[in-house]
Amino acid sequence: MPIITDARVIITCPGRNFVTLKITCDDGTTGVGDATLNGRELAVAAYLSEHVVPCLIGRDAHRIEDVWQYLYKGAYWRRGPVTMTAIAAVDVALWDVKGKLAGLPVYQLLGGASREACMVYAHANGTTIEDTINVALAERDRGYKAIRLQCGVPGLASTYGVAKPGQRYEPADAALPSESVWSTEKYLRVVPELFAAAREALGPDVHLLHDVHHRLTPIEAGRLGRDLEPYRPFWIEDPTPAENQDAFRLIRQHTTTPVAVGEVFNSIWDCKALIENQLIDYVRATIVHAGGITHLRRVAALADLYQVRTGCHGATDLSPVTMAAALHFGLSIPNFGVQEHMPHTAETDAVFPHSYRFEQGMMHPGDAPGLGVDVDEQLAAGYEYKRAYLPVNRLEDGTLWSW
Ligand SMILES: O=C(O)[C@@H](O)[C@@H](O)[C@H](O)[C@H](O)CO
Ligand SMILES: [Mg+2]
Repeated sequence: MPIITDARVIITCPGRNFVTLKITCDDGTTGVGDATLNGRELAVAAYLSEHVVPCLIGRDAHRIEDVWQYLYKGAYWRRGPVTMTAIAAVDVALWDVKGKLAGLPVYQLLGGASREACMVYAHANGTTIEDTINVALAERDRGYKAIRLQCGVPGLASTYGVAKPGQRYEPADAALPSESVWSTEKYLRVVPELFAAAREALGPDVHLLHDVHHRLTPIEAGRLGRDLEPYRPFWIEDPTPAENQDAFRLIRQHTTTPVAVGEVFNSIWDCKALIENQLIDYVRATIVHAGGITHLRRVAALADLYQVRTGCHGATDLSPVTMAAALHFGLSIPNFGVQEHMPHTAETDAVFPHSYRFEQGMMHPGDAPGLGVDVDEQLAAGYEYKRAYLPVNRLEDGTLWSW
């Protein structure tokens, strides 16, 4: 049996911060897991190096479920984004090791392929509706069948999801949280106009998505969902903060627009009521923040009972290790919906060489044994960690609001 002899936390910043756990076994087999929590990277790095790694040395790397239970129940303090991201990193690295030792890609260990490839969605954002539509047309021409639309709000200097002019979109943009002013009224006026223009320009077949990003109250979300119905959105995402899962009943009472939620979830308990009461249509919990492949399989299995599909988070602050793991996971489960795809920069791709590929709006993890991704430690060492925070929102009267 493969014994864990080393586990290293690798922090690198090729344009943005990533934290990676690399596990090595006594026969030299290695596995990698993403441990990146945007804006709180060092919290997870310390949790791993100070509290998890000492418990891993000497363990049987094949015993993935036992290690998961040991780290989850053994910590006593259960759940939370830091803990579950750390557990996820160990879990994914052990699935990588197991695949390499079996000579099989991880999706084959998860039951094999349930589809030829995974449909992915692109991001189209712009300061104006016109700019956003132009980007969406270009992404459609690249082959994407699904496109997320985010545009600026007239009267607001900046808003979630829209890059600064001429820059790549990277929300963690400052050594202290930058502050944006938010107006729900101004926002609710522009999104239906955006969707009307997008449906007109892109035609009936392209799936159109939108990320509300937790910024509406439940009734406002119901209003937005109803206003967008003529344009048939694929989903509205994070329509309202999801701590109160019951609040989603109010959205369901007012609209048939599909709802996606969960990128900030870190365990099945965050979405159990939403799924069992059919209050959502897609669950966005991810491998890196919700306890790894082992736990997300449980979320997907519960969701499948209620015809809820996956729509995993896949922003650039999730490393290529998570992208690879998400594609193995998405290829294998029966209720895959769609996978978010924000291509990383060439710098990041060089640090994380991988075998997943994009073709005509679909992605496949490749058939390399394990995850088919690694971290180039020499390259990684050349990019020093740089503290960066996500922004905060304030209403026009100064009230702190969801960003
Ligand atoms: O759906 C999405 O991709 C967003 O919600 C993310 O960009 C999110 O804002 C970042 O991942 C936060 O780090
Ligand atoms: Mg989102």
